[in-house]
Amino acid sequence: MKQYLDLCQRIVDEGVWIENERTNKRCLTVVNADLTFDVENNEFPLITTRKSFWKSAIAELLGYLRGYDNAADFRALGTKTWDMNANDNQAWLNNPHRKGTDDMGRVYGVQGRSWQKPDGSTIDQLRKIVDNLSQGIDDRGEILTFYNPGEFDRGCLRPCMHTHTFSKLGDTLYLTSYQRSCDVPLGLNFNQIQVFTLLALMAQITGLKPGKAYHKIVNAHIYEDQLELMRDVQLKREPFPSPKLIINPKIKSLEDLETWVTMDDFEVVGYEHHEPIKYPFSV
Ligand SMILES: Nc1nc(=O)c2c([nH]1)NC[C@@H]1CN(c3ccc(C(=O)N[C@@H](CCC(=O)O)C(=O)O)cc3)CN21
Ligand SMILES: O=c1ccn([C@H]2C[C@H](O)[C@@H](COP(=O)(O)O)O2)c(=O)[nH]1
Repeated sequence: MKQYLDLCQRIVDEGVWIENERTNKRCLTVVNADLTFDVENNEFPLITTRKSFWKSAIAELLGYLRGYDNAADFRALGTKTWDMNANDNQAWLNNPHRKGTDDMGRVYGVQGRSWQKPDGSTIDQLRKIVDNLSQGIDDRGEILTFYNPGEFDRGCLRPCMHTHTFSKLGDTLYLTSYQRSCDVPLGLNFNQIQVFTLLALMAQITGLKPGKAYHKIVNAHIYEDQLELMRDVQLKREPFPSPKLIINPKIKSLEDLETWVTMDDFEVVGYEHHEPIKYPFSV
């Protein structure tokens, strides 16, 4: 939690105002932030200085792992986070590749599970990583990347957290996740949950022990309409200790994640938090 608050404070103290053309808003911005999460000791990085809707964040992650391309599928899992980008973004609504209501196009998990090759066949990046790690193999290229510049015009948003690299040292699994752009009040609250949970889940289904998860952020920003709430409300609050994340131990394979897993298979214990804060969302 301290890492998160330090980053927020750093943006408030040292951030530079940058005009963002896509959203037509200014963002107070810093470059380069490194966060580390202790998955081995289950220090779940849940924000405590406001109520965090953590199930929504895990639902989003599960949707990516399943390769979803539709906001309705995300809603069925328990999160509305893609509704606005799929249905309220004029540039995407005008895009001839959009297949109708709720379509997100070839974003995130679509690239992760069915990266299109020039010959028409597809690559399942996640399947390869799970198979390798389960057999004790780390080929130093256990990389899940959603970043496909050749298909940006076929998706509603370029991926923000775009690449996850897994590393195996002995029987311990590590994760390094890269994020190009980070809405610190809203997005990071979710993204750090996702980095932590991704390592915990991948270790569980490959039979490895989770170690540390490293989260590397490039452009970290606070939108102009979020600043007051962050500076004068959230940053004035004292954090509580980290809660623990409990994952159903019956989840043992990628097929389990693809088929029967729901948000009921995740539980958080010891979550003490302050009142919710409703931050404005920029489409
Ligand atoms: N501007 C922007 N910020 C983001 O963080 C973001 C995007 N766009 N577009 C794509 C995804 C969607 N994400 C989202 C979208 C909405 C919330 C949100 O509204 N969170 C609220 C309530 C969540 C709930 O009730 O489930 C929050 O208080 O955290 C968070 C992340 C993260 N990403
Ligand atoms: O997982 C996510 C997804 C999105 N965001 C934020 C970061 C930016 O504020 C916007 C995306 O806008 P771009 O113009 O494409 O950078 O969404 C996030 O923090 N986390």
